[in-house]
Amino acid sequence: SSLPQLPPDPNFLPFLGTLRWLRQGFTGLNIYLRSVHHRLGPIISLRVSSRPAIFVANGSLAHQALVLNGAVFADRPPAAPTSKITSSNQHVITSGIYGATWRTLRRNLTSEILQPSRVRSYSHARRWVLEILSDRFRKHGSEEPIVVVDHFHYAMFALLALMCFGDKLDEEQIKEVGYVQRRMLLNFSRFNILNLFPKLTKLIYKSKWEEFLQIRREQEDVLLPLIRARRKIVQEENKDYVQSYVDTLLDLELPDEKRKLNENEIISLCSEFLNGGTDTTATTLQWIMANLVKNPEIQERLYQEIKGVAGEEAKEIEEEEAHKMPYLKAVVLEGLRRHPPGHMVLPHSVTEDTVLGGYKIPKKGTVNFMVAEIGRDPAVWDEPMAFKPERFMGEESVDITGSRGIKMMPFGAGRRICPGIGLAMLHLEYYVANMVREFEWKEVKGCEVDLAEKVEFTVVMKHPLKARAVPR
Ligand code: HEM
Repeated sequence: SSLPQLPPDPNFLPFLGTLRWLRQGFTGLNIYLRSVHHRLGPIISLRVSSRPAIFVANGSLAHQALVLNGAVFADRPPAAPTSKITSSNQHVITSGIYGATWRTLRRNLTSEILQPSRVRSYSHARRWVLEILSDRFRKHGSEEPIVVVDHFHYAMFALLALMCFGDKLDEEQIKEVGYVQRRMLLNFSRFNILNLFPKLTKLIYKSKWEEFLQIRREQEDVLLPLIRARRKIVQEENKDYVQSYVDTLLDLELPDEKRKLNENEIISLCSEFLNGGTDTTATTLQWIMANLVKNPEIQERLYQEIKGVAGEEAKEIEEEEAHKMPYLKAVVLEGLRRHPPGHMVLPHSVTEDTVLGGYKIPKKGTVNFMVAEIGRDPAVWDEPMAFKPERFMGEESVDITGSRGIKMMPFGAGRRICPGIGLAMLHLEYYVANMVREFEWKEVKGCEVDLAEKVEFTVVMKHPLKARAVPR
């Protein structure tokens, strides 16, 4: 028998395909890939550079790769030139090579910051941010349309910034951190061109390179003083404070290099923490609220559940109460299925040549898993494009970590699964519940909800939701 071949490639002349989607940008790439999958099946490859890029659009194949053959698929490709700088040479979790350094950094985040009792110690921050949100919405009055996503961005930045730098930040500092982080994020795809034939583009796009480095420097200027201030607090006060992410990084030792992290690496890790949990969650909140505005009967059923659990007079839904609300959970899951903020997980790479779905996956290949396609697969989901939380109300619950099988994977699956999954679910449930408890969200005449998508950093609403918040 012959050795397995690479997955089918739609392009007779591979380079032409690459040029086509470079011209169309990320939105174009998504549409192009979807059409290729329809023609050639759930696993395809594109020759982009010397490394073939493989795309997997099927939950069962994703499960075989990421869960059943997890160790082999847990690596990341080498960082492109711009990410080399933002990741301090892959000394962060998201782009870390599968090995001891990545494991140390990831374990530090999950066991020091994202474990349940530490997450509980930040509940005052969530309540504070909820008050800020409600104040802002109430100030608008029930007639004036609110562009909700701007407020969600601020709210999520505030939460993550407090967890990152400690709970003594004020609103001005939070705004400043939000500004430098968002500037990097929104320019991310513009700078991508610098990663194509880097030696050449560094010359041709000299000013773009300088602009990129300038944005990184501004980020350093804002984050470094916060990191140094924290070092002082840890050294001086020693007990009377809630531990922050930066605190855990100050003492951490890299296992291979046997040294502590330098300041540049700490900046990259903080930046990763802030970005990982803000844009993703704010985007998802917006999609969920859009569907609640578009479907008042779903919003009403949710409100009835909230009232039933918390009581008519409750002023705030406590975090623990959210666990007693199965319909709330179903609404959030349906939001993540129908509108995953990332249409693909971060690129994976394999540690050795391997086989998937009968095709060869070469060691230097990049493997991309198509989250949106998987969650909208008509062979798995009935009416996949409809927003129906009821589908999650049956006896058989969907396992969102995918360990027993993958029907949707908004957080990825396997060894690289999003470590923030618990925190993200908490934020989504807590804010959706409280916003629906306090206000009835209504469509604005002339600005009807439009579910069209646009690729920004995440996949966002092309026409951001504008809605009225009528106090209940
Ligand atoms: C709705 C919210 C979120 C979604 C949909 C989401 C989704 C994802 C996805 C798809 C991945 C890539 C998985 C892979 O490559 O296989 C990922 C990785 C990651 N996420 Fe999240 N995420 C969310 C919130 C968060 C939060 C709140 C944090 C941190 C506080 C976080 C931190 C990370 C980190 C550090 C990684 C890299 C993991 C690794 O490479 O080992 N995310 N996330």
